[in-house]
Amino acid sequence: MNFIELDSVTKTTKKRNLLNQVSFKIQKGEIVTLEGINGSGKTLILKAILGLIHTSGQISVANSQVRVENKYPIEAGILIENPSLIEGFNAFQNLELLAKLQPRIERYEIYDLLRIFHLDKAGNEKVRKFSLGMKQKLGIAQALLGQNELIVLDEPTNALDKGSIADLITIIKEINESGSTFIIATHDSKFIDEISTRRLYVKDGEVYDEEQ
Ligand SMILES: Nc1ncnc2c1ncn2[C@@H]1O[C@H](COP(=O)(O)OP(=O)(O)OP(=O)(O)O)[C@@H](O)[C@H]1O
Repeated sequence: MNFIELDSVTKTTKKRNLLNQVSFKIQKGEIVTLEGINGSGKTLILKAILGLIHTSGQISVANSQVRVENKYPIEAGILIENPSLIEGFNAFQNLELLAKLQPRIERYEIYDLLRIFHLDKAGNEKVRKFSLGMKQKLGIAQALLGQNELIVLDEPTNALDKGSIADLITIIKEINESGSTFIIATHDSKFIDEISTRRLYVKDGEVYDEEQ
């Protein structure tokens, strides 16, 4: 059974096709990367899978049809575009707030993530004082918190130094081994080489599978 399935997904504006007959399948436990230049359609595909934009065609996740009108069929960890952070909170408080919405998340998970991304060193510092890279790492930590069945990351290596990217690769692999499926949009080819179990290429709103 396919975990995620897109069939002829198309998004058009009056002027042009942004997504053109996009079809692919993802199995549980894969780390799928969507690779393509700026403006190729990667973010739109992620948004379509999450039911955040209207498209034509069919999308299913965990056997349920994805529609903007419906509640999303499963819980997902999401980082798309800029992280949604509360600037007046510190790193711990931002993660704690998210944890309150998902009661199964335990406090130690928050401490683990802060330590992995070296955000524990920021102590009580408010997010408004964070560097771009620190904000990005906290946004990633939000998406990873709770080890959801599906984790969707858009350009996660943006603003990260080499060491942080290595930490990110380690933690993604660990969480993947415990069962989460990842879909990651990125143009970082070194990161793709290290992380992906399958590569999809996005060009002008069309998707090409490396296996075909
Ligand atoms: N709401 C919208 N209305 C009209 N055009 C849009 C909309 N959202 C995105 N686009 C266009 O669709 C194309 C694909 O955008 P998308 O954000 O998916 O690109 P991307 O591959 O994620 O690029 P990047 O790497 O720069 O984030 C772009 O040309 C963009 O301008």
